[in-house]
Amino acid sequence: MRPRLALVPGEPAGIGPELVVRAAQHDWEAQLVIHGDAASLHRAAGALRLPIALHRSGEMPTSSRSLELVEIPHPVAAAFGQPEPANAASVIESMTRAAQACLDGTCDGLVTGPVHKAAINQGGIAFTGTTGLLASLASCQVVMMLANPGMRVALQTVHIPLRAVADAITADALSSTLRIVDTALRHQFGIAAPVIAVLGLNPHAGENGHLGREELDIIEPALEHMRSEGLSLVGPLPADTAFLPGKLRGFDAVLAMYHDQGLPVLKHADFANAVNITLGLPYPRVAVDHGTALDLAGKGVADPSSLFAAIRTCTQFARHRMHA
Ligand SMILES: NC(=O)C1=CN([C@@H]2O[C@H](COP(=O)(O)OP(=O)(O)OC[C@H]3O[C@@H](n4cnc5c(N)ncnc54)[C@H](O)[C@@H]3O)[C@@H](O)[C@H]2O)C=CC1
Ligand SMILES: NCC(=O)COP(=O)(O)O
Repeated sequence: MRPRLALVPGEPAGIGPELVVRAAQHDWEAQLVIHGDAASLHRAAGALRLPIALHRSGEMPTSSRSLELVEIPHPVAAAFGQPEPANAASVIESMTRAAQACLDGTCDGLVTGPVHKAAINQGGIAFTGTTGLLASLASCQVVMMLANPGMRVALQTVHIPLRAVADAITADALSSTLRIVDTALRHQFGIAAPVIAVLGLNPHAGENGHLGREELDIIEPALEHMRSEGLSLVGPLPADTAFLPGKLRGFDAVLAMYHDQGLPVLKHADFANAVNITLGLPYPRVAVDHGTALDLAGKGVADPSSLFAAIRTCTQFARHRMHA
């Protein structure tokens, strides 16, 4: 049986709707169930001069490529490149309804397009990212991991100010993250004995305490504790050399201490084919690695590779879970 994946286009003024239109031109090994606004999809299809056929859940499809739609209309038709804060609530509702479909088993996995965090906050909804929203809807702890064909990078802290990062790195937080990453590598990715590299926080991983003490006081003791639980951990490693190709080959994942310690490396290496995976949820969620690209919206030049990789990766995870 083909898994049913809830697919959310995301911010209507960005490239999300047109990437969904591009996805609609292909056959997939999953059934895509769009949770979003029909008008933005038709408008994106018009801009790209591509067809899109949609049918509401329960209706008969009119063509073999017609996609099922759970309609969540946006109140304002935002111009390409100009997010409307008035659409914040419907953007969040589309994510929430899709997540609920995965929680109640109507869908087997979730694929999301990019959302504009500032527009959502301007719309009066405090929001630091979809990952946090999904964690709170599922009442569980999660970890953000980005992956491309060459590397997997998990994040210890995500969307917080750099000033707050050091205080957020605690032994408990590290242990929880490492358990989630190790479990996901084993059960979601099928790696029997995963090796996780853990980066230090400070330059040169603290240089024996002379450039910062977080490695000695917090990270090393936490790694020792997790090794005693059976995890295979390397580190804390100096971040500047941990991604050298010869080193990276020995790791199944790298845990970075903060967003911009790990993601620039991964996005530089292969932006097009990277995806954002939420580990720890009771269902698979895979998102594009890029943002709303407001500068490209409606022009037909945005690269759909990350969305396609997200659909393929989520299909794989959903299949694996259905068989398990
Ligand atoms: N998955 C998500 O929901 C994500 C959302 N964002 C949000 O997106 C908004 C804009 O973020 P930015 O930092 O500007 O990052 P961005 O990824 O939207 O854009 C960065 C650069 O990459 C280009 N780009 C992005 N996607 C592309 C694609 N598919 N094909 C070709 N070029 C592409 C853009 O044109 C721009 O030059 C922010 O609100 C941010 O929070 C950012 C990353 C992920
Ligand atoms: N940098 C990743 C990003 O912004 C996407 O976050 P989320 O909305 O998937 O939590």
